[in-house]
Amino acid sequence: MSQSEISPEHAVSEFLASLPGLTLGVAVSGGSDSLALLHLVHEWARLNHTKVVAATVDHGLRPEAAGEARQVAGVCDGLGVSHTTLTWQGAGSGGNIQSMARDARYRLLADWAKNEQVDFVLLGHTQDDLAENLLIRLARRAGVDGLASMDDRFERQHQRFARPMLDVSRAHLQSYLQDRDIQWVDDPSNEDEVFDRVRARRALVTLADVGIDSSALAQVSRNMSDAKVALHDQMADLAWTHARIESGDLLIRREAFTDVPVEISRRLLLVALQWVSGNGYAARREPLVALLRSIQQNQGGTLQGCLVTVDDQNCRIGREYAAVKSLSAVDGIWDGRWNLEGPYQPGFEVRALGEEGLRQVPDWRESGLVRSSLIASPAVWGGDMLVAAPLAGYNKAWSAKLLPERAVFLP
Ligand SMILES: Nc1ncnc2c1ncn2[C@@H]1O[C@H](COP(=O)(O)OP(=O)(O)OP(=O)(O)O)[C@@H](O)[C@H]1O
Repeated sequence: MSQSEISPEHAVSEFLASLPGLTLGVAVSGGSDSLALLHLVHEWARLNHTKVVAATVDHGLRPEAAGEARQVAGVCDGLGVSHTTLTWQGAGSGGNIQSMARDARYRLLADWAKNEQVDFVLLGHTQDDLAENLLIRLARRAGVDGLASMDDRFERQHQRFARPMLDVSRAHLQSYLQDRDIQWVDDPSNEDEVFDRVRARRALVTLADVGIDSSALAQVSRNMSDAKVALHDQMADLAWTHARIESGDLLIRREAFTDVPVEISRRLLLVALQWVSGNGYAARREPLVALLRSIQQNQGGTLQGCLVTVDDQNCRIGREYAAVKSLSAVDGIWDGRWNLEGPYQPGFEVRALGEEGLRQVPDWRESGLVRSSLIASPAVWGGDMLVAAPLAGYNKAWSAKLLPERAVFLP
Protein backbone atom coordinates (compact mmCIF):
# COMPACT_ATOMS: atom_id res chain seq x y z
CA MET A 1 0.00 0.00 0.00
CA SER A 2 1.33 3.45 -0.80
CA GLN A 3 2.04 6.07 1.84
CA SER A 4 -0.27 8.53 0.09
CA GLU A 5 -3.21 6.14 0.33
CA ILE A 6 -6.04 7.27 2.52
CA SER A 7 -6.32 5.35 5.83
CA PRO A 8 -9.41 3.19 6.43
CA GLU A 9 -10.31 5.15 9.59
CA HIS A 10 -10.09 8.46 7.76
CA ALA A 11 -12.02 7.25 4.70
CA VAL A 12 -14.85 5.72 6.72
CA SER A 13 -15.24 8.57 9.18
CA GLU A 14 -15.28 11.22 6.41
CA PHE A 15 -17.85 9.23 4.50
CA LEU A 16 -20.11 8.51 7.46
CA ALA A 17 -20.02 12.14 8.55
CA SER A 18 -21.53 13.01 5.16
CA LEU A 19 -24.47 10.60 5.52
CA PRO A 20 -27.72 11.87 6.92
CA GLY A 21 -29.42 9.53 9.37
CA LEU A 22 -28.94 8.00 12.74
CA THR A 23 -29.10 4.25 12.27
CA LEU A 24 -26.53 2.42 10.19
CA GLY A 25 -26.72 -1.21 9.11
CA VAL A 26 -23.58 -3.11 8.14
CA ALA A 27 -23.74 -6.06 5.74
CA VAL A 28 -21.04 -8.39 7.03
CA SER A 29 -20.12 -11.56 5.16
CA GLY A 30 -17.26 -12.30 7.55
CA GLY A 31 -14.57 -11.64 4.90
CA SER A 32 -11.80 -9.14 5.58
CA ASP A 33 -13.47 -6.16 3.87
CA SER A 34 -16.83 -6.24 5.57
CA LEU A 35 -15.41 -7.31 8.93
CA ALA A 36 -13.05 -4.32 8.87
CA LEU A 37 -16.02 -2.16 7.89
CA LEU A 38 -17.95 -3.41 10.91
CA HIS A 39 -15.14 -2.45 13.29
CA LEU A 40 -14.55 0.92 11.63
CA VAL A 41 -18.24 1.80 11.65
CA HIS A 42 -18.66 0.63 15.23
CA GLU A 43 -15.74 2.80 16.34
CA TRP A 44 -17.05 5.85 14.51
CA ALA A 45 -20.63 5.32 15.74
CA ARG A 46 -19.46 5.02 19.37
CA LEU A 47 -17.91 8.48 19.15
CA ASN A 48 -20.81 9.94 17.21
CA HIS A 49 -23.78 8.55 19.12
CA THR A 50 -25.08 6.58 16.16
CA LYS A 51 -26.82 3.24 16.36
CA VAL A 52 -25.30 0.33 14.44
CA VAL A 53 -26.88 -3.02 13.57
CA ALA A 54 -25.43 -5.78 11.41
CA ALA A 55 -26.65 -8.66 9.26
CA THR A 56 -25.15 -11.67 7.52
CA VAL A 57 -26.82 -13.48 4.66
CA ASP A 58 -26.53 -17.26 4.60
CA HIS A 59 -27.20 -18.13 0.96
CA GLY A 60 -27.36 -21.83 1.81
CA LEU A 61 -24.82 -22.51 -0.94
CA ARG A 62 -21.85 -23.64 1.17
CA PRO A 63 -21.99 -25.88 4.25
CA GLU A 64 -19.58 -23.57 6.12
CA ALA A 65 -21.79 -20.50 5.67
CA ALA A 66 -23.94 -21.11 8.75
CA GLY A 67 -20.80 -21.36 10.92
CA GLU A 68 -19.43 -18.16 9.38
CA ALA A 69 -22.65 -16.34 10.17
CA ARG A 70 -22.38 -17.55 13.79
CA GLN A 71 -18.79 -16.32 13.87
CA VAL A 72 -19.92 -12.84 12.74
CA ALA A 73 -22.74 -12.96 15.31
CA GLY A 74 -20.09 -13.67 17.99
CA VAL A 75 -17.96 -10.70 16.89
CA CYS A 76 -21.03 -8.43 16.94
CA ASP A 77 -21.93 -9.69 20.37
CA GLY A 78 -18.45 -8.73 21.59
CA LEU A 79 -18.93 -5.22 20.18
CA GLY A 80 -22.47 -4.85 21.54
CA VAL A 81 -23.91 -4.65 18.01
CA SER A 82 -27.23 -6.37 17.39
CA HIS A 83 -26.82 -8.99 14.62
CA THR A 84 -29.28 -10.90 12.44
CA THR A 85 -28.64 -13.88 10.20
CA LEU A 86 -30.81 -13.81 7.08
CA THR A 87 -31.30 -17.06 5.22
CA TRP A 88 -32.11 -17.46 1.56
CA GLN A 89 -34.61 -20.19 0.88
CA GLY A 90 -34.36 -20.13 -2.91
CA ALA A 91 -30.92 -21.73 -3.37
CA GLY A 92 -30.50 -24.68 -5.72
CA SER A 93 -33.18 -23.73 -8.22
CA GLY A 94 -31.04 -23.54 -11.40
CA GLY A 95 -30.24 -20.42 -13.47
CA ASN A 96 -27.29 -18.12 -12.87
CA ILE A 97 -26.83 -18.92 -9.22
CA GLN A 98 -24.32 -16.13 -8.53
CA SER A 99 -26.61 -13.42 -9.80
CA MET A 100 -29.69 -14.96 -8.18
CA ALA A 101 -27.84 -15.11 -4.86
CA ARG A 102 -26.81 -11.46 -5.21
CA ASP A 103 -30.38 -10.35 -5.98
CA ALA A 104 -31.65 -12.37 -3.03
CA ARG A 105 -29.01 -10.85 -0.78
CA TYR A 106 -30.06 -7.30 -1.64
CA ARG A 107 -33.70 -8.19 -1.15
CA LEU A 108 -33.09 -9.80 2.24
CA LEU A 109 -30.86 -6.93 3.36
CA ALA A 110 -33.39 -4.32 2.23
CA ASP A 111 -36.26 -6.05 4.07
CA TRP A 112 -34.15 -6.40 7.19
CA ALA A 113 -33.07 -2.75 7.00
CA LYS A 114 -36.64 -1.50 6.69
CA ASN A 115 -37.61 -3.59 9.67
CA GLU A 116 -34.75 -2.19 11.75
CA GLN A 117 -35.36 1.36 10.47
CA VAL A 118 -31.84 1.52 9.09
CA ASP A 119 -31.08 4.72 7.18
CA PHE A 120 -28.19 3.25 5.14
CA VAL A 121 -26.99 -0.31 4.65
CA LEU A 122 -23.21 -0.15 4.39
CA LEU A 123 -21.30 -2.50 2.08
CA GLY A 124 -17.61 -3.38 2.17
CA HIS A 125 -16.65 -2.82 -1.49
CA THR A 126 -13.10 -1.53 -1.86
CA GLN A 127 -10.79 0.03 -4.39
CA ASP A 128 -9.78 -3.51 -5.39
CA ASP A 129 -13.39 -4.31 -6.33
CA LEU A 130 -13.38 -1.26 -8.63
CA ALA A 131 -10.15 -2.42 -10.24
CA GLU A 132 -11.35 -6.01 -10.70
CA ASN A 133 -14.67 -4.82 -12.15
CA LEU A 134 -12.88 -2.59 -14.62
CA LEU A 135 -10.75 -5.48 -15.89
CA ILE A 136 -13.79 -7.74 -16.21
CA ARG A 137 -15.67 -5.07 -18.13
CA LEU A 138 -12.70 -4.38 -20.43
CA ALA A 139 -12.81 -8.00 -21.46
CA ARG A 140 -16.50 -7.52 -22.32
CA ARG A 141 -15.63 -4.48 -24.47
CA ALA A 142 -17.76 -2.18 -22.32
CA GLY A 143 -18.43 1.47 -23.07
CA VAL A 144 -18.22 4.41 -20.68
CA ASP A 145 -21.11 3.26 -18.48
CA GLY A 146 -19.77 -0.26 -18.07
CA LEU A 147 -16.31 1.01 -17.18
CA ALA A 148 -17.63 3.58 -14.69
CA SER A 149 -17.14 3.09 -10.98
CA MET A 150 -19.81 1.67 -8.70
CA ASP A 151 -21.86 4.38 -7.01
CA ASP A 152 -20.92 5.16 -3.44
CA ARG A 153 -24.62 5.62 -2.66
CA PHE A 154 -27.60 4.04 -4.36
CA GLU A 155 -31.12 2.86 -3.75
CA ARG A 156 -32.36 -0.67 -4.25
CA GLN A 157 -35.67 -2.21 -3.20
CA HIS A 158 -36.58 1.26 -1.85
CA GLN A 159 -33.70 1.07 0.63
CA ARG A 160 -30.60 3.25 0.67
CA PHE A 161 -27.21 1.52 0.46
CA ALA A 162 -23.72 3.04 0.67
CA ARG A 163 -20.14 1.99 0.03
CA PRO A 164 -17.83 3.96 2.32
CA MET A 165 -14.57 2.19 1.38
CA LEU A 166 -14.22 2.62 -2.38
CA ASP A 167 -11.00 4.61 -1.83
CA VAL A 168 -9.45 2.04 0.50
CA SER A 169 -7.36 -0.95 -0.55
CA ARG A 170 -8.02 -4.49 0.64
CA ALA A 171 -4.37 -4.77 1.74
CA HIS A 172 -4.86 -1.78 4.01
CA LEU A 173 -7.98 -3.29 5.55
CA GLN A 174 -6.27 -6.60 6.14
CA SER A 175 -3.37 -4.94 7.95
CA TYR A 176 -5.90 -2.95 10.00
CA LEU A 177 -7.40 -6.27 11.12
CA GLN A 178 -4.03 -7.96 11.66
CA ASP A 179 -2.85 -5.05 13.83
CA ARG A 180 -5.85 -5.70 16.07
CA ASP A 181 -5.57 -9.47 15.98
CA ILE A 182 -8.98 -9.86 14.36
CA GLN A 183 -9.57 -13.06 12.36
CA TRP A 184 -11.60 -13.02 9.18
CA VAL A 185 -13.15 -15.74 7.06
CA ASP A 186 -11.54 -16.70 3.75
CA ASP A 187 -14.27 -17.69 1.32
CA PRO A 188 -12.83 -20.62 -0.74
CA SER A 189 -14.61 -19.31 -3.87
CA ASN A 190 -12.14 -16.40 -3.75
CA GLU A 191 -9.55 -18.91 -5.02
CA ASP A 192 -11.75 -20.57 -7.64
CA GLU A 193 -10.53 -19.66 -11.12
CA VAL A 194 -13.88 -20.36 -12.74
CA PHE A 195 -14.84 -16.86 -11.57
CA ASP A 196 -13.84 -13.87 -13.73
CA ARG A 197 -13.20 -11.92 -10.56
CA VAL A 198 -10.64 -14.37 -9.26
CA ARG A 199 -8.81 -14.40 -12.61
CA ALA A 200 -8.92 -10.58 -12.72
CA ARG A 201 -7.39 -10.47 -9.23
CA ARG A 202 -4.58 -12.76 -10.37
CA ALA A 203 -4.02 -10.72 -13.54
CA LEU A 204 -3.58 -7.58 -11.44
CA VAL A 205 -0.43 -9.04 -9.93
CA THR A 206 1.15 -9.23 -13.40
CA LEU A 207 -0.21 -5.87 -14.54
CA ALA A 208 1.46 -4.17 -11.58
CA ASP A 209 4.75 -4.62 -13.49
CA VAL A 210 3.57 -2.03 -16.00
CA GLY A 211 2.15 0.31 -13.36
CA ILE A 212 -1.45 -0.87 -13.75
CA ASP A 213 -2.36 -1.45 -10.14
CA SER A 214 -5.66 -1.30 -8.26
CA SER A 215 -5.28 2.33 -7.45
CA ALA A 216 -4.67 3.26 -11.12
CA LEU A 217 -7.61 1.20 -12.35
CA ALA A 218 -9.92 2.52 -9.64
CA GLN A 219 -8.97 6.04 -10.72
CA VAL A 220 -9.79 5.20 -14.35
CA SER A 221 -13.20 3.93 -13.30
CA ARG A 222 -13.81 7.18 -11.40
CA ASN A 223 -12.80 9.14 -14.51
CA MET A 224 -15.33 7.09 -16.44
CA SER A 225 -17.99 7.96 -13.88
CA ASP A 226 -17.34 11.65 -14.45
CA ALA A 227 -17.65 11.10 -18.20
CA LYS A 228 -20.85 9.13 -17.67
CA VAL A 229 -22.42 11.97 -15.68
CA ALA A 230 -21.43 14.54 -18.33
CA LEU A 231 -22.87 12.42 -21.15
CA HIS A 232 -26.04 11.82 -19.18
CA ASP A 233 -26.47 15.56 -18.64
CA GLN A 234 -26.09 16.25 -22.36
CA MET A 235 -28.64 13.58 -23.14
CA ALA A 236 -31.06 14.99 -20.55
CA ASP A 237 -30.71 18.47 -22.13
CA LEU A 238 -31.45 16.96 -25.52
CA ALA A 239 -34.52 15.18 -24.17
CA TRP A 240 -35.73 18.40 -22.58
CA THR A 241 -35.64 20.29 -25.87
CA HIS A 242 -36.52 17.50 -28.33
CA ALA A 243 -38.90 15.06 -26.65
CA ARG A 244 -42.53 15.25 -25.64
CA ILE A 245 -45.19 12.81 -24.54
CA GLU A 246 -48.24 12.24 -26.72
CA SER A 247 -50.85 9.86 -25.37
CA GLY A 248 -48.23 7.60 -23.82
CA ASP A 249 -45.92 7.65 -26.84
CA LEU A 250 -42.69 9.59 -26.88
CA LEU A 251 -42.27 11.93 -29.81
CA ILE A 252 -38.66 12.89 -30.32
CA ARG A 253 -37.62 15.32 -33.02
CA ARG A 254 -35.58 13.57 -35.70
CA GLU A 255 -32.55 15.86 -35.32
CA ALA A 256 -31.99 14.32 -31.90
CA PHE A 257 -30.90 11.20 -33.75
CA THR A 258 -29.17 12.75 -36.73
CA ASP A 259 -27.47 15.98 -35.67
CA VAL A 260 -25.87 15.08 -32.34
CA PRO A 261 -22.99 12.74 -31.41
CA VAL A 262 -24.06 9.13 -31.60
CA GLU A 263 -23.09 8.52 -27.95
CA ILE A 264 -25.74 11.06 -26.88
CA SER A 265 -28.51 9.94 -29.23
CA ARG A 266 -27.90 6.30 -28.32
CA ARG A 267 -28.41 7.19 -24.66
CA LEU A 268 -31.60 9.07 -25.46
CA LEU A 269 -32.97 6.10 -27.39
CA LEU A 270 -32.02 3.78 -24.52
CA VAL A 271 -33.91 5.76 -21.87
CA ALA A 272 -36.83 6.39 -24.20
CA LEU A 273 -37.29 2.64 -24.70
CA GLN A 274 -37.05 2.09 -20.96
CA TRP A 275 -39.62 4.77 -20.28
CA VAL A 276 -42.16 3.53 -22.83
CA SER A 277 -41.76 -0.16 -22.01
CA GLY A 278 -41.47 0.34 -18.23
CA ASN A 279 -38.69 -2.21 -18.40
CA GLY A 280 -35.82 -1.00 -16.24
CA TYR A 281 -33.21 -3.07 -18.04
CA ALA A 282 -31.00 -1.34 -20.57
CA ALA A 283 -31.21 -2.71 -24.11
CA ARG A 284 -28.00 -4.34 -25.33
CA ARG A 285 -25.66 -2.16 -27.34
CA GLU A 286 -25.77 -3.97 -30.71
CA PRO A 287 -29.55 -4.00 -31.26
CA LEU A 288 -29.75 -0.46 -29.91
CA VAL A 289 -27.13 0.84 -32.35
CA ALA A 290 -28.83 -1.07 -35.18
CA LEU A 291 -32.14 0.61 -34.31
CA LEU A 292 -30.45 4.00 -34.14
CA ARG A 293 -29.02 3.47 -37.64
CA SER A 294 -32.40 2.48 -38.90
CA ILE A 295 -33.95 5.65 -37.43
CA GLN A 296 -31.24 7.71 -39.13
CA GLN A 297 -32.24 6.08 -42.42
CA ASN A 298 -35.88 7.02 -41.82
CA GLN A 299 -36.87 3.49 -41.02
CA GLY A 300 -38.09 2.26 -37.70
CA GLY A 301 -38.00 -1.01 -35.88
CA THR A 302 -38.95 -2.79 -32.70
CA LEU A 303 -36.98 -3.30 -29.52
CA GLN A 304 -37.79 -3.92 -25.87
CA GLY A 305 -41.53 -4.18 -26.50
CA CYS A 306 -41.58 -0.83 -28.30
CA LEU A 307 -42.43 0.09 -31.86
CA VAL A 308 -40.35 2.90 -33.34
CA THR A 309 -41.59 4.74 -36.42
CA VAL A 310 -40.18 7.77 -38.19
CA ASP A 311 -41.81 10.56 -40.20
CA ASP A 312 -40.43 13.81 -41.60
CA GLN A 313 -40.26 15.49 -38.26
CA ASN A 314 -40.41 12.98 -35.48
CA CYS A 315 -39.38 9.62 -34.28
CA ARG A 316 -42.31 8.06 -32.44
CA ILE A 317 -41.63 5.49 -29.74
CA GLY A 318 -44.77 3.67 -28.72
CA ARG A 319 -45.78 0.36 -27.32
CA GLU A 320 -45.60 -2.62 -29.65
CA TYR A 321 -48.96 -4.41 -29.91
CA ALA A 322 -47.31 -7.85 -29.72
CA ALA A 323 -45.85 -6.89 -26.32
CA VAL A 324 -49.19 -5.93 -24.76
CA LYS A 325 -51.75 -8.08 -26.55
CA SER A 326 -51.90 -10.69 -23.80
CA LEU A 327 -52.01 -8.22 -20.89
CA SER A 328 -55.26 -7.89 -19.03
CA ALA A 329 -56.25 -6.11 -15.85
CA VAL A 330 -59.39 -5.93 -13.77
CA ASP A 331 -58.26 -3.21 -11.36
CA GLY A 332 -57.98 -0.52 -14.05
CA ILE A 333 -54.15 -0.34 -13.97
CA TRP A 334 -52.86 -1.69 -17.27
CA ASP A 335 -49.34 -2.22 -18.64
CA GLY A 336 -47.99 -0.81 -15.36
CA ARG A 337 -48.75 2.75 -16.46
CA TRP A 338 -52.35 3.35 -17.57
CA ASN A 339 -55.13 4.02 -15.10
CA LEU A 340 -58.62 3.54 -16.58
CA GLU A 341 -61.58 5.10 -14.83
CA GLY A 342 -65.24 4.89 -15.69
CA PRO A 343 -68.55 3.17 -14.85
CA TYR A 344 -67.08 -0.19 -14.02
CA GLN A 345 -69.27 -3.30 -14.08
CA PRO A 346 -68.45 -6.86 -13.04
CA GLY A 347 -66.97 -8.78 -15.96
CA PHE A 348 -65.20 -5.76 -17.46
CA GLU A 349 -61.48 -5.96 -18.02
CA VAL A 350 -58.79 -3.81 -19.59
CA ARG A 351 -57.01 -5.24 -22.63
CA ALA A 352 -55.28 -3.79 -25.65
CA LEU A 353 -57.61 -2.33 -28.27
CA GLY A 354 -56.13 -4.40 -31.10
CA GLU A 355 -57.26 -4.46 -34.74
CA GLU A 356 -60.49 -6.09 -33.66
CA GLY A 357 -61.36 -3.24 -31.32
CA LEU A 358 -60.26 -0.58 -33.76
CA ARG A 359 -62.70 -1.93 -36.36
CA GLN A 360 -65.47 -1.10 -33.90
CA VAL A 361 -64.34 2.55 -33.76
CA PRO A 362 -64.93 3.80 -37.32
CA ASP A 363 -64.04 7.42 -36.53
CA TRP A 364 -60.77 6.65 -34.69
CA ARG A 365 -58.87 9.00 -37.06
CA GLU A 366 -60.55 11.95 -35.34
CA SER A 367 -58.45 11.18 -32.28
CA GLY A 368 -55.40 12.38 -34.25
CA LEU A 369 -53.42 9.35 -33.08
CA VAL A 370 -51.66 6.86 -35.29
CA ARG A 371 -53.10 3.42 -35.87
CA SER A 372 -50.10 1.47 -34.54
CA SER A 373 -50.30 3.30 -31.21
CA LEU A 374 -54.04 2.97 -30.91
CA ILE A 375 -54.08 -0.79 -31.35
CA ALA A 376 -51.56 -1.04 -28.49
CA SER A 377 -53.59 1.34 -26.31
CA PRO A 378 -55.78 0.27 -23.37
CA ALA A 379 -59.46 -0.49 -23.94
CA VAL A 380 -62.26 -1.71 -21.71
CA TRP A 381 -63.84 -4.98 -22.74
CA GLY A 382 -66.85 -6.89 -21.53
CA GLY A 383 -65.96 -10.31 -22.91
CA ASP A 384 -65.69 -9.79 -26.69
CA MET A 385 -67.65 -6.55 -26.57
CA LEU A 386 -65.74 -3.29 -26.72
CA VAL A 387 -66.96 -1.01 -23.93
CA ALA A 388 -64.53 1.89 -24.24
CA ALA A 389 -61.35 2.91 -26.04
CA PRO A 390 -60.45 6.18 -24.33
CA LEU A 391 -57.45 7.08 -26.50
CA ALA A 392 -59.46 6.47 -29.65
CA GLY A 393 -62.25 8.70 -28.30
CA TYR A 394 -64.76 5.83 -28.01
CA ASN A 395 -67.16 6.13 -25.03
CA LYS A 396 -66.40 9.39 -23.25
CA ALA A 397 -67.62 7.98 -19.93
CA TRP A 398 -64.20 6.38 -19.61
CA SER A 399 -60.79 8.04 -19.28
CA ALA A 400 -57.25 6.68 -19.51
CA LYS A 401 -54.48 8.56 -17.75
CA LEU A 402 -50.83 7.74 -17.27
CA LEU A 403 -50.06 7.01 -13.63
CA PRO A 404 -48.42 10.08 -12.04
CA GLU A 405 -45.08 8.29 -11.56
CA ARG A 406 -45.07 7.30 -15.25
CA ALA A 407 -46.41 10.55 -16.65
CA VAL A 408 -43.16 12.52 -16.93
CA PHE A 409 -40.15 11.74 -19.07
CA LEU A 410 -37.15 12.95 -17.09
CA PRO A 411 -34.07 10.99 -18.06
N1 LIG B 1 -23.24 -13.14 2.70
C1 LIG B 1 -23.23 -11.84 2.92
N2 LIG B 1 -23.84 -11.34 4.01
C2 LIG B 1 -23.84 -10.02 4.24
N3 LIG B 1 -23.23 -9.12 3.45
C3 LIG B 1 -22.61 -9.56 2.36
C4 LIG B 1 -22.56 -10.94 2.04
N4 LIG B 1 -21.85 -11.08 0.88
C5 LIG B 1 -21.48 -9.84 0.52
N5 LIG B 1 -21.92 -8.92 1.40
C6 LIG B 1 -21.73 -7.47 1.37
O1 LIG B 1 -21.45 -7.06 0.05
C7 LIG B 1 -20.12 -6.54 -0.04
C8 LIG B 1 -19.53 -6.93 -1.38
O2 LIG B 1 -19.38 -8.31 -1.44
P1 LIG B 1 -19.02 -9.04 -2.78
O3 LIG B 1 -17.93 -8.28 -3.47
O4 LIG B 1 -18.84 -10.47 -2.49
O5 LIG B 1 -20.38 -8.81 -3.48
P2 LIG B 1 -20.82 -8.82 -4.98
O6 LIG B 1 -21.55 -10.09 -5.18
O7 LIG B 1 -19.66 -8.48 -5.84
O8 LIG B 1 -21.87 -7.66 -4.83
P3 LIG B 1 -22.20 -6.41 -5.75
O9 LIG B 1 -23.23 -6.83 -6.72
O10 LIG B 1 -22.77 -5.40 -4.76
O11 LIG B 1 -20.92 -5.98 -6.39
C9 LIG B 1 -19.41 -7.12 1.16
O12 LIG B 1 -18.30 -6.34 1.55
C10 LIG B 1 -20.51 -7.10 2.20
O13 LIG B 1 -20.70 -5.81 2.73
